[in-house]
Amino acid sequence: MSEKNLPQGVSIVTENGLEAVRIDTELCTGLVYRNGAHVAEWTPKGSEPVLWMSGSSHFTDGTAIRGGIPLCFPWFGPGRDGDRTPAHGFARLSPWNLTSAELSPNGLVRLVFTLTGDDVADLGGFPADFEASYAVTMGTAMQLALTVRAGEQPLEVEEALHTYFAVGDARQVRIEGLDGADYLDKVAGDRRTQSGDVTFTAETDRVYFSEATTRIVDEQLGRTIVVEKACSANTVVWNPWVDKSEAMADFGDEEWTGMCCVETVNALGDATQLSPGASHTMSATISLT
Ligand SMILES: O=P(O)(O)OC[C@H]1O[C@@H](O)[C@H](O)[C@@H](O)[C@@H]1O
Repeated sequence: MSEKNLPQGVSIVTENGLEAVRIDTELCTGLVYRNGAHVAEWTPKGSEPVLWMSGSSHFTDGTAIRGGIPLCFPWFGPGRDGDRTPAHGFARLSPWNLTSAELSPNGLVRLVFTLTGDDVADLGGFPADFEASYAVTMGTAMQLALTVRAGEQPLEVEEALHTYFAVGDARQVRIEGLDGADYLDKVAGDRRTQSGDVTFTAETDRVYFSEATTRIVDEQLGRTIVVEKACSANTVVWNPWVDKSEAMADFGDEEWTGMCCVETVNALGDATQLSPGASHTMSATISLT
């Protein structure tokens, strides 16, 4: 898209050496990198940033950005069978195309990014004739909608809006909405059932089998982040804690206290099955109360 077609409040910028779309309206500020269609910032006016970004992130085309919202597709982590690379799929490493940018009369900015097989350097065996489109709508709330359409072959798709939230202290927040949900505990390597709210007391890496709305209650920052989902069968909750943070090159050793991931996901046995020509949309709406 050329600069002259952009609505007021939307501009193409270079940020950390990468091409990005900056949003600055009466309702919010935001930033989306073209690499991975990666939402790195969404801050409603008068609020603290909702998304967390690592001070140690890499910013290189074709490399994952640490923080914000990596878009994981067409597999999650190493995939259902545990043997796929790159981790979390090629979408977060690929150059998405900005195909539409609109400002609505009520002040919402809606950006649409698209990705096809032609944009991907290494498909890792995934069929090339898919089409993915990602609509990011920012105002006082943010809506994210990932649509995938199959070409001539059936597709199996895992997908995640791998959202890193900024919190006052991960050890003090609680996540409501998952009480009673079954989950895969990837740290312990077994299946469990959630009892009460989720809190962080150690490395946490869980795939919840739940479509429910979650609420991150953060008394230190005096706010609650609400994540409402549609067509997402899983919520992944992740905090790397001490040792894993130290082991990651693009994650500061002490940064884990200021973040937690609550991710909108379809993965493992809940991977989306698409017949030829069919499409599917998974979405999340994030707001503050
Ligand atoms: O380091 P990456 O590839 O961005 O992944 C970060 C984490 O992402 C989470 O979603 C996974 O459940 C974790 O297992 C993983 O460690």
